[in-house]
Amino acid sequence: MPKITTAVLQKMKQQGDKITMLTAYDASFAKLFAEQGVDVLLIGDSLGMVLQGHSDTLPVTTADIAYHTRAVRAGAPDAFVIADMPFMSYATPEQAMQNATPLMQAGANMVKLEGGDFLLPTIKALTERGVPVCGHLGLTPQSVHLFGGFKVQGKTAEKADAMVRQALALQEAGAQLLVMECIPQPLAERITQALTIPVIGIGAGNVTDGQVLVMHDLLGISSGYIPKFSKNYLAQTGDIRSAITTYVSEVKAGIFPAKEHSFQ
Ligand SMILES: Nc1nc(=O)c2c([nH]1)NC[C@@H]1CN(c3ccc(C(=O)N[C@@H](CCC(=O)O)C(=O)O)cc3)CN21
Ligand SMILES: CC(C)C(=O)C(=O)O
Ligand SMILES: [Mg+2]
Repeated sequence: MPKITTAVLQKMKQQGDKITMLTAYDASFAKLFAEQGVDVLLIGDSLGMVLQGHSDTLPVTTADIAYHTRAVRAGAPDAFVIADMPFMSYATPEQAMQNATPLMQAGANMVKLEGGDFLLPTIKALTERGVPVCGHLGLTPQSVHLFGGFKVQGKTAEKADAMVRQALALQEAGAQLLVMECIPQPLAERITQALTIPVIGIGAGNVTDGQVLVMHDLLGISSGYIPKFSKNYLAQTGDIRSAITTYVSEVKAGIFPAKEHSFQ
């Protein structure tokens, strides 16, 4: 397998080769995921929920993400690694530059930021300084208190149009990848077709250029509520390595996510 870079991800979109992404928080899983062919590893701030046990992602710090990024990088030296920037660590371009530094130094290849228009100067500032950026629109979990829960976004025609416009603006500002979370599949299709950069979906249907899942959902070990868009691959395979290769092959073939994992 060739080493993944932003250029390779771009080429995968052009060739219609689906991108597989999975969260990873430690060296052992990172190594296993990379060995089983997962294209991109994400140190998600979901670690606040699945590792730390909080009910949302807000308590996570930049130091937490840096710690887990170092572990993932140690386990998977050649993987393409994205680190989430935590809640309020990128409220201004200056804060974003300051807090992206330890994440890149911990081994990240790219940082991911949640939000739309307010991020445009921040994305420009980061990319001009050599920090690749992944955007994140739709259900942005750091805004859970604004949304009043983890709810599907972009359900009205006005909200959908605004999201398409924001996705284009993030790309124009320099974002090289975009995660779309919990949106109706037709909107995900519109955005994927409108953008030249790869779009990675979670709860957005099988129409995006790739998929991401939280590893604990794929292994069926998430505590409490398991989102509709996730699939327990360990239950169907009985072995962690097979669970990962099945996830990878189902994403590559467009089998996952199926209708029951998507919002219409
Ligand atoms: N284990 C885990 N999996 C995730 O995907 C995840 C996390 N944790 N933590 C950070 C965020 C939070 N996420 C979530 C959490 C819950 C829903 C959820 O309950 N969704 C409802 C949709 C409700 C509606 O119809 O509006 C669902 O039925 O899936 C969605 C995303 C996604 N991320
Ligand atoms: C669910 C993914 C996209 C994420 O942002 C995370 O794991 O924190
Ligand atoms: Mg996140």
